Amino acid sequence: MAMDMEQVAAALCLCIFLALTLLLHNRNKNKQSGNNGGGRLPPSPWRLPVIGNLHQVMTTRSPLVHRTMADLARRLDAPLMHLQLGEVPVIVASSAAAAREVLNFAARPRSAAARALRCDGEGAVFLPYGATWRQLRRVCVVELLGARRVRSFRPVREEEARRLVAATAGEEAAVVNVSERIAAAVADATVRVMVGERFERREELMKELGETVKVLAGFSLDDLFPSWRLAGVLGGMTRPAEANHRNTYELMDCAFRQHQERKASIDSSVTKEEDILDVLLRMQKEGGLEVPLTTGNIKAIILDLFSAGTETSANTLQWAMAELMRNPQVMKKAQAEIRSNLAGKPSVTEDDLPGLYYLKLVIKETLRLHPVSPLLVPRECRQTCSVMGYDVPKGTTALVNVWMINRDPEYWEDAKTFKPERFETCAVDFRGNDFEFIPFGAGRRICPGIAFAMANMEIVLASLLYHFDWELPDGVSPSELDMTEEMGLSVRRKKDLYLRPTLREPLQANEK
Ligand code: HEM
Repeated sequence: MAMDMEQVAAALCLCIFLALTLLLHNRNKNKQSGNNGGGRLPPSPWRLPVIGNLHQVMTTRSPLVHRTMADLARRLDAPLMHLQLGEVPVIVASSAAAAREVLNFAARPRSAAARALRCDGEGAVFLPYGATWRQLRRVCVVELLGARRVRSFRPVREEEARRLVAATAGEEAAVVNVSERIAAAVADATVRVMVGERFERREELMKELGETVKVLAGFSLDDLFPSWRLAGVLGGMTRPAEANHRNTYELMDCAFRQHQERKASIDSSVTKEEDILDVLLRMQKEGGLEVPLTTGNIKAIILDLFSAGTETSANTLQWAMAELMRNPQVMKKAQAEIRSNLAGKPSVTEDDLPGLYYLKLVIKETLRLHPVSPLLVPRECRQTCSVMGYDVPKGTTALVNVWMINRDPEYWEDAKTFKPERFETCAVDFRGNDFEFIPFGAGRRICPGIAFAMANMEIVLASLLYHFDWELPDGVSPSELDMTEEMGLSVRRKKDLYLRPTLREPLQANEK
């Protein structure tokens, strides 16, 4: 979760006068370990009246909130820390033990932007805990993203990976924007499995989803100061969210029309795998659900799966390629495995993937060093409760600093080094049972798209490494490669990755 620096600057200006006036008055309340009227809160850095800890979390020095929160937690030596961000109480878990407890919360806080974006019906990510969430979650886990459904999308993934290779081979000897190519391949594969075949307005959809990311990424002023109407006017996200809602839903209408026209033109005696829209429309028609599935729900689910699935997978792949360029011996080992397993085959297919053991470790190690959701997706405490022996008031937002846990020397030897081999001898996995490694979260709201994401990422990475050798352009040495992060809805590379490919294993003509 990122914080929008412009809004925060506005908030700080607005609050500073009031904060200083109240500072002396409230000084006694701002002790290292706060209290909530009787209960014992987790340790907290000192805070200012009104803005609380905003000035420490959202510094212009580092807009990367997971890093500033990690610094604060380290300074306090607090695996569970309490922060006051404007009017919002927040706890941050920075150890595996604290994460285990915090991830028992199944509710999510709902930002003003999320409410505006999903005013026509709930989707899959931001909906509050309750019967609708339980049902939509079941639909996602069982019907849309389960192993059988993911397997059924195999031809799409293989075809899109081959298209990526063919397009890159066409630019051999040129410097290629690998970030852009990966993002397009993941987006194309995802669009096709969601609404069937290519969507003629994909570019527009991706642009609007980029806007969705902007309005959702971080606390806006109307979330930080919900009781101040002025805050919403100055820096609220509701208006941009409403505009984004109109545009994305118009695009969804168009995608639905295109989908229907295609269905009408297909010979109904030919059986074709269902895409995700087919499944949802069939379920809507069949009825029998505890909470009826509305067309608003269907659009919201598809948009949520896009937002949750494309940027995360594409960013992880970009980090993987960047780490492989920084660690040539790892690249060599991964390529040797793929090339010896495939032994001259014309392209990578999913039958090859189970044998690519080291490639899977490369992806795992990328998820450890570069978790693209470094604070997971916020949870909310619905009832006052006890966490690690502290009292956590109802309505507190809970974050888990996975980025910090994934680099904690208590759990990881040589924690900052990219070393896929570490997983050869340790059974730690990312499926939500080992709390020192939870890039997909854990508990009742763990990411339901793990199988979908892994299938997409493995074939793309294997294809890039099988067909090409890669070089950094302009004499950049591996250690000089810029790895600066930038915060969106997920953490991405600040600078696109440009590389020079050399074709080693050409696609055969009929494979293009
Ligand atoms: C590398 C790829 C991905 C990463 C790192 C990732 C990570 C996450 C994380 C950290 C959460 C929050 C979990 C929690 O609160 O404990 C989440 C939730 C979610 N993810 Fe993913 N994700 C990825 C890919 C996908 C894909 C491909 C899809 C679907 C196509 C997807 C769909 C969802 C949904 C629907 C939720 C919300 C679940 C809920 O609130 O009940 N994700 N993801």
